[in-house]
Amino acid sequence: MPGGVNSPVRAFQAVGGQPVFIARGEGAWLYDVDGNRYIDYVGSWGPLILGHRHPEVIAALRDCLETGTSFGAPTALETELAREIVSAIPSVEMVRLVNSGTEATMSALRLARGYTGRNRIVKFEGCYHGHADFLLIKAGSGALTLGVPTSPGVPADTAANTINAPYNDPDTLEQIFAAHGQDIAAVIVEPVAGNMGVVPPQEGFLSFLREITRRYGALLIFDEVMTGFRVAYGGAQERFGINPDLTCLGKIIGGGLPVGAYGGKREIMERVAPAGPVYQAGTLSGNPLAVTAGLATLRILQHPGTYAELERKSARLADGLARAAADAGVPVTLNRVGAMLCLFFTDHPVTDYESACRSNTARFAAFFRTMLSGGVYLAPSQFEAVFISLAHSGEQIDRTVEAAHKAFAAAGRIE
Ligand SMILES: N[C@H](C=O)CCC(=O)O
Repeated sequence: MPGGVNSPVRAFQAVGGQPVFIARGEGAWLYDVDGNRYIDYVGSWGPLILGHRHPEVIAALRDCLETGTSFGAPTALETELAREIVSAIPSVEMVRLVNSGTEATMSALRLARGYTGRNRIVKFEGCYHGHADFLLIKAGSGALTLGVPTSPGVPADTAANTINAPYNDPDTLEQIFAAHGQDIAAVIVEPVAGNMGVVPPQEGFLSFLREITRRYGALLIFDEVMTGFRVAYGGAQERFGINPDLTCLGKIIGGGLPVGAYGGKREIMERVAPAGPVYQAGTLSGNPLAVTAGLATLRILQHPGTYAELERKSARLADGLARAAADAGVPVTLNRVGAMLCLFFTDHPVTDYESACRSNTARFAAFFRTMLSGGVYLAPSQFEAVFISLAHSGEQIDRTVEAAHKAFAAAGRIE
């Protein structure tokens, strides 16, 4: 396997050393093949908002397994998940299930182009929307971590239709629309950028996106693969009160199994085949096991008080980390939205790709390694989020903060 991994972010290239090989997970604990255990803040890169092996998810999966693994034909289960998504996500009236976040964004953009008859799209520097050719340009996540934000293999004429804009910068976007507005099919955005670390939208940024796309007849697409059912049950669009035209989902709606979805206004979604001419398909789409794990997860998230609890746990962790950094005299900027947060090793505010890239990555690497040896498993990259789950206990959070005291001291020894 290239680099020994099946997705680049799993390699420890940016932090040094070899990846940990995982044997199993339980709640917020991860166990490696050597018998070490870690408090897990990766949560399989976001889906495991309930922690590992939640008993209700496992029981539902066991029952489902008895019925078969895949049918390639409609099932009641996928209809149930579709209904759940439509009732939860404010702007979604119809939805199509796919197998990953990449498929969701790729398909939503094809639909936007098919619907508007325009070719160009706008994305934001440092946002990551999966690995489709036309989205791997100035991208975040592993591409940014490994120093290939614009990947070789993306044809120049494909890249020419993607316009990159700085995140949180309405003026530049206004100029882009003034120059190319009639050719722009869609603006795609992570409403909370979670792939260049965590970068929240500044006051008014999302409403500006809503307004300018309407003004020019382009579609607004929220990539809520990470934020959907995480920063609120109805995602960032519920939290910030902005309705996009199309929404992409993944991660939590599959409860740890491979899934994705895109949805939005009925008038637009009815252009998707076979209702309309925009083609998109998938042998395993709506897979019963993935849908079952997703539904079981969403049912638990619906319990009253869930998001308040996530907020409390996340605030406890964020406050503890900020205190530990201050005690060690290490300047950090901590960004948090709900149950996702990020530490940048800089004393400047981080509001976009440029400012995220000013974080001291050598300090992060020292911090990461000390946390790992202290029993805390973080994403091995400065540019990924820390995900808090309902399974994290107060005691585990306090232990994490204790480990962070040592880790900040180690980071502080690096220039
Ligand atoms: N940040 C990425 C997706 O959200 C991490 C997952 C991956 O690339 O494997």
